[in-house]
Parts: sequence; structure tokens; C-alpha cells
Amino acid sequence: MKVIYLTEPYDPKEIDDEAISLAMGFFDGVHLGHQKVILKAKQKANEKKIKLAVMTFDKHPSVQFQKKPERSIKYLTSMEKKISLMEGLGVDIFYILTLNNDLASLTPQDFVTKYMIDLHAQVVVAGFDYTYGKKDIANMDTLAKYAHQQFEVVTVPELISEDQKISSTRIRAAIDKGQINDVNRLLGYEYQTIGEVVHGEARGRELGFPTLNLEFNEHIRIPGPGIYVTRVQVSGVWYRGMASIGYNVTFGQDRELTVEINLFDFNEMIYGQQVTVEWLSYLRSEIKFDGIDGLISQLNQDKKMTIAYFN
Ligand SMILES: Cc1cc2nc3c(=O)[nH]c(=O)nc-3n(C[C@H](O)[C@H](O)[C@H](O)COP(=O)(O)O)c2cc1C
Ligand SMILES: Nc1ncnc2c1ncn2[C@@H]1O[C@H](COP(=O)(O)OP(=O)(O)O)[C@@H](O)[C@H]1O
Repeated sequence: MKVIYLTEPYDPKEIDDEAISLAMGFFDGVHLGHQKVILKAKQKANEKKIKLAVMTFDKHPSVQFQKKPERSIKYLTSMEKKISLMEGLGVDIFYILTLNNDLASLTPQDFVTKYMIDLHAQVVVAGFDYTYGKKDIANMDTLAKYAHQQFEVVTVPELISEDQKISSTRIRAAIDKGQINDVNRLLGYEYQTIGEVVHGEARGRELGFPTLNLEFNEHIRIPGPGIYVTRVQVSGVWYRGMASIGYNVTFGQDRELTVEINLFDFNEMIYGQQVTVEWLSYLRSEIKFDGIDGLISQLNQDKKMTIAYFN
């Protein structure tokens, strides 16, 4: 897959010169609804024997159009993750547009001309609610007009699950509520986050369950409080483990939220390393125990449940 970054006004030499079927969207999460749009574009590409391209922006459109501070946005997928998911879907060219004032102030016609027609799009596919150019000025109904018969417009209807549209917003809300099983079903793959191993309170070792204490960058959306089945990748190797996202309520009040993971079949000191956590299943909510004996027996129970999950 070719990844091409474009900043308005781009140099035409940067554009791949073959005909494409182009899927448009921000695609945060690359969830099942997004996959349907991209696979529709792929089907068109196969029929016409042209390349499959996807176009996205480097930041969420709300940062540009609603002036939301970018630091307030927690994405479902980092750009790195998005790129690898696109590659997995068989995308040939992935265009990443810098969403700045120059791009945002193009008229809808200029946007369509420069970023669809001039990119050699023969087909443009997007979801029914896609808008482009200046916010709310253009949408899928008016796209055909700006296309001037230069490309075919394909609108993909919303994908529904349990009577609700599958959307990035819905998945974000499910992550916040700890509903990781729903999250993974709606994404069509297992949710992952990358974090750094930091020092904790060295209590884990005493309990017989050492834990990786993890810190995440501010743009990363971690699941809501609860105990989870996870897999963690350390230096390229995947380990099974159980995670606690909570306030360590057994050890006092007003404590900070921590993310801690006890790994099975693992015994290394890896402070400062980056690890990838795959969130697999929700086990239970955090419990306040009267003493550490209750907590230890619960941890043994959690371990049984986690092993049962993997079996
Ligand atoms: C799988 C798992 C489940 C946990 N469940 C609870 C819980 O229900 N209540 C609680 O107070 N602490 C719970 N903890 C956190 C422990 O209380 C303990 O603070 C932590 O594992 C060690 O902290 P440290 O690494 O900061 O020393 C859990 C930890 C893990 C790994
Ligand atoms: N099975 C394991 N699961 C998680 N961490 C482990 C494991 N074995 C060793 N470790 C190491 O021990 C550290 C955690 O020990 P712990 O007593 O919980 O101390 P701290 O809370 O100070 O990090 C981890 O950061 C990791 O480097």
C-alpha cells in the first residue's frame, strides 16, 4: 500500500497516476460500517480493474470546523493503526490530507475537482452522511452535480446493529462504559491501545500478582473502570493477562485511576517499555475488599476465568 500525504495546494507530481475507486471518510476506528464503505469501493475497483484508494484527514474534522481543541479528542485508532487496518483491507493507495484552513476554505466544487477528479477517481464511495468541503455546504446528494459525469457516485446506507447505526460515537461510548465485548463486535476486530510501563506501588508483587502499571498518551481512549481479559505484546511476543482499570478501592479512598495488568507466564522487569494491550472481554467491576485475603482469592478466581476465556 502506498501512503500519500497531501497538503493544499499539493504538487500534482505527488498523485498516483492510475485510475482509482475512492472511498472517502475520516474512518476513526475503521469499524464494520467503515469497512462496508471500503469494501464497496473495493468491489467497484475489481469490476473496473482499477486501484482501490481511501482518503482521510490527518485530524478529526471537528478540530477544523467546530474549533474543538485537538487535545480534547480521544481517537479509536491512531494514524499508525489506521494505516495498518487499511493495508489489511487491501487498499492500494491511502491519501492523508492535512486538514488546514487552505483545505477547509476550498469551495465544494474545488474540493471535488482537486481531490476526486484530479486524483483520477472513476468511482467515489462514501457513507450516506458524508459531507465535504465547507461543513454542511455539500453532501452525498450534491456530489453528483460537482462530479460533472467524471466519476460514478456510490452512497452506502448505514449499517445497523441492534436497531442502532454503527458509528464511531457509539463505539467511543461503549469503550467508556467498559462494554468491550460490544466494542470488538462493532469494530470487527479486537480493540488495542499502546501504553508505557511505569512504576506502581510495588504492591502487586506482595499479593503474588505483579502488574504492569501503564500510562497512555492523552489521545488514547482506554476502557472504563473494570476488570478485563487482555493480551499484551511485549517486545514482539503476546502474553495472556488480566487487567484492572480502577481506583484500587481496597487500599483507600480518593486514589487515582490506574491501569494494571498481571501477565501469565511472564517474569521480566520492563519499566519504560511500550506495550500493546488488546482488550478482549469484560470480567467484572472493581470490588472493595475488607482485606488483602479477599482480594487475593478474587484474583485467583479472575485468573481461572481468564484462562477459561482463552480455552
Ligand atoms: C486482574 C486484577 C483485578 C483487580 N481487582 C481489584 C479489585 O476488585 N479491587 C481492588 O481494590 N483492587 C483490585 N486490583 C488491584 C490490586 O488492588 C493492586 O493494587 C494492584 O494489582 C497492585 O498495584 P501496584 O502495581 O500499583 O503495586 C486488581 C488487580 C488486577 C491485576
Ligand atoms: N507476570 C508479570 N506480570 C506483570 N508484571 C510483571 C510480571 N512479572 C514481572 N513483572 C514486572 O514487575 C513489575 C510490577 O511489579 P509490582 O510489584 O506490581 O510493582 P510496581 O507496582 O512497582 O510496578 C512490572 O512492571 C514488570 O516489570
